[in-house]
Amino acid sequence: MSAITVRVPAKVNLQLAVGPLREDGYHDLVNVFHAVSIFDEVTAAEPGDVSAATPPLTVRIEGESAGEVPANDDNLAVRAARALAGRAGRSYRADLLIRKSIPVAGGMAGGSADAAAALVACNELWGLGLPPEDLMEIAADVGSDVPFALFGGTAVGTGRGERLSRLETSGSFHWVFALADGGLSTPRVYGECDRLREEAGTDPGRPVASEPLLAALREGDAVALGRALTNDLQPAALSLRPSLAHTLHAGDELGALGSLVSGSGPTCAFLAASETHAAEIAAGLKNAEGCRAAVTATGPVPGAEVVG
Ligand SMILES: C[C@@](CO)(OP(=O)(O)O)[C@H](O)COP(=O)(O)OP(=O)(O)OC[C@H]1O[C@@H](n2ccc(N)nc2=O)[C@H](O)[C@@H]1O
Ligand SMILES: Nc1ncnc2c1ncn2[C@@H]1O[C@H](COP(=O)(O)OP(=O)(O)O)[C@@H](O)[C@H]1O
Repeated sequence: MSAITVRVPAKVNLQLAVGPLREDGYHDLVNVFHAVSIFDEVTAAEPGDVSAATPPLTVRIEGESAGEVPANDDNLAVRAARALAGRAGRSYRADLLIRKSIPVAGGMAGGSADAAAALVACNELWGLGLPPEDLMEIAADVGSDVPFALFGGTAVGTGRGERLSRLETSGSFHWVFALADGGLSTPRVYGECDRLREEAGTDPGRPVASEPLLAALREGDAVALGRALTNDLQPAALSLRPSLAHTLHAGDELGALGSLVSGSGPTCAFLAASETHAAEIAAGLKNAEGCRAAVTATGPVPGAEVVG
């Protein structure tokens, strides 16, 4: 096989409970991940040019936001492929092509998704046959959110977010995502969260999973899920990007069952009662302050999978 294409979903965090800053610079989390139907595609191909001057791993990016993504060794897909080759103990070659639809630096883990897709694609292209457990381990070294992009569905992540347990859910949920102009840096948002807590003198304590949220997912109860959505990074994202408050308010006015900033933002997520309701909210959000575009999606969907 000379080229493998993998499709990989974006995520929204249904609960993001953030503990105190750890000594290693990370935070302990209870991170309820939910994979949604906005997909990137990563193709890993045997390189045409194998001269010594060509780097073993190359990357090209296509899509509206291609210019915002590094097309060099810093790309998370390249980093993941390099980590995989390192695990296999030799140098491998591949040309990676990323077709981006997931907003960049939008709190929807697009870079992590591409990393997960590159692991699956290169494992296949290079005939390594590594089992999912090994890919999960390599994924966690590349970034805290990468294992979930392999896993998909709905899952709770503890530790940095990399230790996953699958969650039971019923049916499908309808979402609207309000995309913003420009991104927010994840480390900066965590830093702002720490700063706001210090300023207010609050001790976050140990993060705990929300029982009402888990019950709503099990029962497929969208109304209860809408009420249970929480994100401890939201005050920090709003502090860095105050216009998001207008976006969230606009979604509430349009009758969303729940609204929150997705992860570190600035994308805002709105839960709708049905596909039609989602289309109505998306249409209404198009003129909201802080909203560049609104897209609908459903979740949960599977994690990274080979499509061609
Ligand atoms: C906030 C979340 C929510 O799912 O994602 P995004 O919304 O950005 O996509 C994640 O925690 C982001 O995960 P990911 O983007 O993989 O982070 P990493 O590369 O592992 O870490 C980047 C930086 O984020 C901070 N970080 C990350 C995870 C964590 N549990 N605590 C942290 O403090 C650290 O400053 C770290 O240096
Ligand atoms: N394949 C990639 N896709 C998107 N961003 C990438 C990729 N590789 C590296 N990056 C860098 O990672 C940063 C975070 O991107 P992304 O994962 O899209 O956001 P978030 O962490 O908010 O979910 C971007 O600013 C970009 O510079």
